[in-house]
Amino acid sequence: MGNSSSKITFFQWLRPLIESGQKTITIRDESESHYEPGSIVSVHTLETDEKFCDIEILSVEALRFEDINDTHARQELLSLSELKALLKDIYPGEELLYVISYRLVEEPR
Ligand SMILES: CC(=O)Nc1ccn([C@H]2C[C@H](O)[C@@H](CO)O2)c(=O)n1
Repeated sequence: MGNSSSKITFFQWLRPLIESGQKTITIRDESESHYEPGSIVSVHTLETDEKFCDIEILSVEALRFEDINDTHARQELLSLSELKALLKDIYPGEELLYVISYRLVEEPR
């Protein structure tokens, strides 16, 4: 717990929303359900592998695709239809996903 040995990637276009602390969840498949609550994870862009911040994992919970709702969409800063379309595109046919809640770790000034 609490180490920074793990890493997560996000699409480059999401970077401003994550490093400003506005986006507070991500929904992933089982291959990314291993993050431990309390751990600090290094955040990189998927496209260039550039590190741009750290996050603290708050929780990882199973979520059926059919149970994705407006609260998830709000936390993702997307509309519900945009979020569902995006997830269908990334994880076609996947019924069971995982919602990873996190908070931005602020850099000391
Ligand atoms: C490899 C991979 O799947 N990478 C992903 C998956 C998801 N995201 C973002 C897109 C949405 O905002 C949420 C919901 O999954 O997470 C991502 O940036 N990279």
